[in-house]
Amino acid sequence: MRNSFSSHEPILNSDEELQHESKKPDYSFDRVFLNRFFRLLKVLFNSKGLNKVWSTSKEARKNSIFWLYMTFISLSIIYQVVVYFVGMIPSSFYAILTSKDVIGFRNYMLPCLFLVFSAATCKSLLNFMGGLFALKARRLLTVHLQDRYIKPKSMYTLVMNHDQIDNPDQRITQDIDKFTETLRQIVTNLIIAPIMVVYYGYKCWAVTGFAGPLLIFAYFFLGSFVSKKFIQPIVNAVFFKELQEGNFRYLHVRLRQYAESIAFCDGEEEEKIRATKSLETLLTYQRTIVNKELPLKMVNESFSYLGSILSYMIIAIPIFAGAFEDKDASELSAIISANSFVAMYLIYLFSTIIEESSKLSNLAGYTARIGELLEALDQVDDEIENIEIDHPHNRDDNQTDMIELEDITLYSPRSKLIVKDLNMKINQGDHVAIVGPNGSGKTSILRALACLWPCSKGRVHVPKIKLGKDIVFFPQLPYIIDGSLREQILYPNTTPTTKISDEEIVQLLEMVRLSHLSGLIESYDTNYSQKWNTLLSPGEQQRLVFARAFYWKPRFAILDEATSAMDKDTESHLYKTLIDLGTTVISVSHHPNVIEFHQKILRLDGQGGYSIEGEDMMPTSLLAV
Ligand SMILES: Nc1ncnc2c1ncn2[C@@H]1O[C@H](COP(=O)(O)OP(=O)(O)OP(=O)(O)O)[C@@H](O)[C@H]1O
Repeated sequence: MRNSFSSHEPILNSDEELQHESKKPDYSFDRVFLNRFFRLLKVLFNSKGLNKVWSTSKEARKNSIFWLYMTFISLSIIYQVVVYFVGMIPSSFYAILTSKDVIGFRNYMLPCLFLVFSAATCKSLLNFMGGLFALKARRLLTVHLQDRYIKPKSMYTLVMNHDQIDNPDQRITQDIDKFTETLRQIVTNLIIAPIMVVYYGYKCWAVTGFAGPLLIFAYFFLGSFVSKKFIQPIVNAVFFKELQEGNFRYLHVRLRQYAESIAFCDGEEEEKIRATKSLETLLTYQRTIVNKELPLKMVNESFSYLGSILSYMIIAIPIFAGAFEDKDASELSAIISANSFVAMYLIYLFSTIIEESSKLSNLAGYTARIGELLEALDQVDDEIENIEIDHPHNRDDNQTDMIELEDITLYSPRSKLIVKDLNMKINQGDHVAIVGPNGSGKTSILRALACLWPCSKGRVHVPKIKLGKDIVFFPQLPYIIDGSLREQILYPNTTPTTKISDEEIVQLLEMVRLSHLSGLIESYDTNYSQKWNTLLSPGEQQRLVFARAFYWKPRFAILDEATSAMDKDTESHLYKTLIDLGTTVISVSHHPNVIEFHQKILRLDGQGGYSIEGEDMMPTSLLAV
């Protein structure tokens, strides 16, 4: 069987990486970024298609970030007002001190302390609200992507057929987190700054006329233009760095997963070389980002420092033009202090916007990764919908007791012919073995039965599946969930109310010859998470999956070499028990011991041809085993 590892990019060394680079798509700060970004914002502000984003209903407050965002923005505005008054404190002190006004000084202390305390409180609250904002944004985006990814057939189709989407898991678990964190850092500045720019621009104009704001605007546009040139290449590097992060992490997950196999093969040295190579590739991208951020930082810092000189140039205009001729020295110093604060703050706001650009490059990189996954999921939805229209699987209640393959022709996704014009009826009690050489397409026939692969011709009639209980699939590698023994047996438990008593568990463990498991675990409800792999051998894991089937008593069981790791005696015992429970089995196997439980044999030749043996034999349920 093929596994999902194929969807991951090969690990390249740095030279190969650079050659590879020219073929990669280009990610930058462009229209595609804006479209993807607005799509993500739509999820945040209107995640469940609410009629009005500003709705105050409980549901709207839960599924939209609108009100949290409004509170955040209101607080930011209050903070800016407080900052303005705090900024005016020095100029008031100049006036009081130069006029030696003791009473005025004493009276001014209290409002001064109040302002400072208010500024500190607002800033801390803003930080807190920012944390809440990032948290909620992460939840909304992750839930949205998970809902679209973890649903019937989507995950399988994306992982198997969309090789261009590397590490979807990393995009959901990490890239969203980084996206929301970066968004939180820039959101206040980018939203508040334009409002403040208008206000401080007006204030500046009142003192200096048009010259002041004009100079500052020209300075801002020059700064933005220059820094945009430096952002562009960073967006791309961020995207590919994240890709390599995913590959590196995946390599380590595999090391943990296959620790025993690697130890048996003495493969540690080889694995170390591969891990180091992957790390080197990742660090090459990280280094590229660090390198490219240097000139960007230099531009931004230069614009920040130049800003303070510019603020004095601006206030110099009315002074040299003789606008304050009638003022004495103390009045003039207060005016200079107040107005240079206004000009400086205006420049600071613009510099902040320019500085945020380095974060914008990260944001654009994460946006590309999340947006690309969403687009691939759109494509997957279309593919699934088209498959259902073009190649419908009949799941009608009239066909209750029969699976039928009606004149089907099946190809693999890489267009390899699996079987041509296959006709076969599987009635209740017709146990069918599918045999053939490796790669002949035995598992692929099961994929067609599970509706994972469409047939290019013909129809598959499958009895309507009720809560995953009428047909049970047993893969060769048993799927052991991250949960307790009770949950293992109930899986896939589509109704949370389904219960299983301790007595039933004991009975099922006896049936699958795993009674000793009760002594190994603390309780049937203890979550052993990843430890199941060390608690149970592969053969025991396969037996545990049979316990599920014995609990659900399905009408059909489809087994893909599901007893390959079991001893012969247990294998026979489990097959006999399953058949005695009234389940019809369809098995892929190479073992004569298994094949003898089946009435019909579907033999594939690997070239698209097939034969069916034993069509007229007695149902095997009647054979004594
Ligand atoms: N996801 C996939 N994408 C493209 N081709 C695939 C995919 N999965 C399987 N194939 C191809 O389909 C063919 C049949 O594969 P399948 O797994 O059905 O063989 P099999 O008879 O079950 O093999 P084995 O006995 O080794 O388990 C193989 O040539 C394989 O390369």
